[in-house]
Order: sequence, then C-alpha cells, then structure tokens
Amino acid sequence: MRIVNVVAAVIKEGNKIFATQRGYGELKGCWEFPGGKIESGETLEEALKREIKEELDIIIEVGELLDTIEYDYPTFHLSMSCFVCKIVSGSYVLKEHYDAKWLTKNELRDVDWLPADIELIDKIDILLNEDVLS
Ligand SMILES: Nc1nc2c([nH]c(=O)n2[C@H]2C[C@H](O)[C@@H](COP(=O)(O)OP(=O)(O)OP(=O)(O)O)O2)c(=O)[nH]1
Repeated sequence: MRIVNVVAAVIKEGNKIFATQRGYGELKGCWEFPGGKIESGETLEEALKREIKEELDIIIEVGELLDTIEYDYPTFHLSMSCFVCKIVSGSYVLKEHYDAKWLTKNELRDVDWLPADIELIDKIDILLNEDVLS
C-alpha cells in the first residue's frame, strides 16, 4: 500500500490547542491538525514550518514529538508525526481551511476529527492535564 508521510502541528497556547476544519477533498468538513506532506529533502521541522506558513500565514516553533500515528485509510497508509508547537509570530489567516477553533480539554471531543486523529486525542488530553497540575 502507498505510504503517505505527513507532519502535523498540535499548536498549544495556555490550556488550549488549535484545530482546523478541512476545506477541500474527500475528507472535507472533518477536523484535523494543520500540516501536510513532507517534500523530498526537507526535515520534519522544515516541512511543518513551511506547511503552517502556507496554510495559516504564521511562524511556529516546533517542540517535542507527541506521537507518530500509523493509520490505514482504504487507499493509503498514513504515517503522521505530530509535534507540540507554539506560535512565534503572526495572527492566523485561514488560507485553505473552512474554520478553526481553540479547544480546551473539555471540548477536545466535540469536533468530528479525521479518523486517524482519534488516538492522538487521548495523548493531547494528558498533555492538557499536565498543565492543570503544573
Ligand atoms: N494535516 C493533517 N493531515 C491529516 C490529519 N489526519 C489525517 O488523517 N490526515 C491525512 C489527510 C491527508 O490524506 C494527509 C495530509 O495531506 P495534505 O494535508 O497534504 O492533504 P491532501 O491529501 O489534501 O494533499 P494535497 O492534495 O494538498 O497534496 O493526511 C491531520 O490531523 N492533519
């Protein structure tokens, strides 16, 4: 099966994370973490910074790798590296997405996530917990 390598940004600000709603394609309308496919010759960090600049017109700092999701879609295998990120400069502009939201821990499961993202949500839940404790 074809393997698609993707990087995604779990952008965090205080006790909230940033989610975007897909504006096009087969999976249109579902929620995801902004990001996209890695191009040849790019590091994961370079790819992620490029995608976020293209999609949202903001500069991010790429932090720890939260998880690498492996998921079989009907027509390809997704390998998606998800990094905790923060905004360094700019205010987001939706260049490709329909909508975007900052979600608190309690709102994490209120949106219709892409199927591959469901297992990541538990890790994000824990990440937001740690903040409550600190
Ligand atoms: N960016 C992103 N992609 C995700 C997530 N979850 C998930 O299954 N995907 C899938 C959807 C796409 O098949 C792929 C991301 O590729 P992409 O954003 O470049 O989207 P695309 O397929 O529309 O690519 P393209 O037409 O622009 O080349 O990963 C997620 O949280 N964020």
